[in-house]
Amino acid sequence: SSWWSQVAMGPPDAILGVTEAFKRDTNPNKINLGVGAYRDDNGKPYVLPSVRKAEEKLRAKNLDKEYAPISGIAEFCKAAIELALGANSEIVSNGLNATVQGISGTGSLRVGAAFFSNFYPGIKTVYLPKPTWGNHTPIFKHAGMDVQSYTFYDPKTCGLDFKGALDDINKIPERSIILLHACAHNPTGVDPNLDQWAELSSLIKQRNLFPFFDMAYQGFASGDIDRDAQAVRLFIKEGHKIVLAQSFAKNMGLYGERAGAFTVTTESQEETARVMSQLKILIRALYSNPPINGARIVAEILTDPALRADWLKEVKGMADRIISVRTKLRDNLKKEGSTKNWQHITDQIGMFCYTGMTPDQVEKITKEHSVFLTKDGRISMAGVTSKNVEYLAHAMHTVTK
Ligand SMILES: Cc1ncc(COP(=O)(O)O)c(CN[C@](O)(C(=O)O)[C@@H](O)C(=O)O)c1O
Repeated sequence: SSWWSQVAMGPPDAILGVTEAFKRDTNPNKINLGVGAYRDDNGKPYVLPSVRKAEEKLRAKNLDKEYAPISGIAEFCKAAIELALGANSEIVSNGLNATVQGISGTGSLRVGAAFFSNFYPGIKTVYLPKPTWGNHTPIFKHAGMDVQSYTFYDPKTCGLDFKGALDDINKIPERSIILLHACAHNPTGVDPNLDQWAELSSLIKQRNLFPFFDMAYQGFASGDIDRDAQAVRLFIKEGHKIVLAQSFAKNMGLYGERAGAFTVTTESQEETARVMSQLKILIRALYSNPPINGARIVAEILTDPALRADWLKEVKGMADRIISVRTKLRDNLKKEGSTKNWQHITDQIGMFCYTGMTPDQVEKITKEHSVFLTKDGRISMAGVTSKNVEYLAHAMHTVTK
């Protein structure tokens, strides 16, 4: 018999599998609200004009195709961490950051997980918000970390269960790791406000926990890159050592280019050098060195003042469209005669809306209305347009009334 006869058929990915099912559906009104990828108001993928301009500039440079350094393109790494921490960050100016290029957000999280698995002196358990992005658990488990969870979301209000979060965090064993979504929490769209972040910062310090930030949506959540980075910058200001995974998939629309970064903040330049050396050894064995194209585009945009200004407008434009379609969806649900409280649709922020639809309602809305979304009732607001919002509101009202 075959060597592989014992290989079982695995389930489709909970998120990316939705798109596969959507593609198979023949209903002309079908709507894909699965994967967190931005679409314009015509439902089409959006390549940012600043990205096209950066590509033209790069084309003219006729760059070679040599390997990037194991740690990635240095200009990209510097621009990425400066975007996160701010242009006048003391961490960056004092060289207290070990920043490597990662294969988008997922690869940056994975390199980070490998680093903790090999070097973290505390408890190698990562506490994830409940719920969290479906891929967080496998990423950390593949690296040999344990995962646990802490209360984050309140299904009664479709909002933050702040007291529940504090109570749970207060019980996390000291020197454990806590994963925090910097902005635009996936899948709930629920973010702590600045005061709540301040309370989380002091409790996490008091409990001696290590903050692992995942920032996959900087600029895409509120439309303001500084506002979306406020939690990360607050923790730095409060003296936490952090690690940070960044993605440019959404805020620059570079999904398939796989541009991301992983940063460890350090005590000294000497420690930065030691940490960098070990990150490079891990990366060398994982994929040797990262893809050059996406990182070059990001570096071009972030370091060219004109392109950077264009990009800031474009990312705000994406965020604004999402915010406006949230209001449209809520208004149309009211027009449909829904008596449910849909306040959370406009209270939540970022790519996703955690609708509160049950798995049965999700199954119904997909089967009977060809609206595709993940089983947890999460919808990617980017898939909602002024053309399909009425159809969606009708379908949501029909299955939830
Ligand atoms: C919180 C979070 N962190 C990291 C990533 C990694 O993204 P990338 O590797 O492409 O940079 C995502 C993407 N999550 C999705 O938008 C989503 O939840 O639909 C989707 O891209 C995915 O891969 O699942 C995310 O939502």
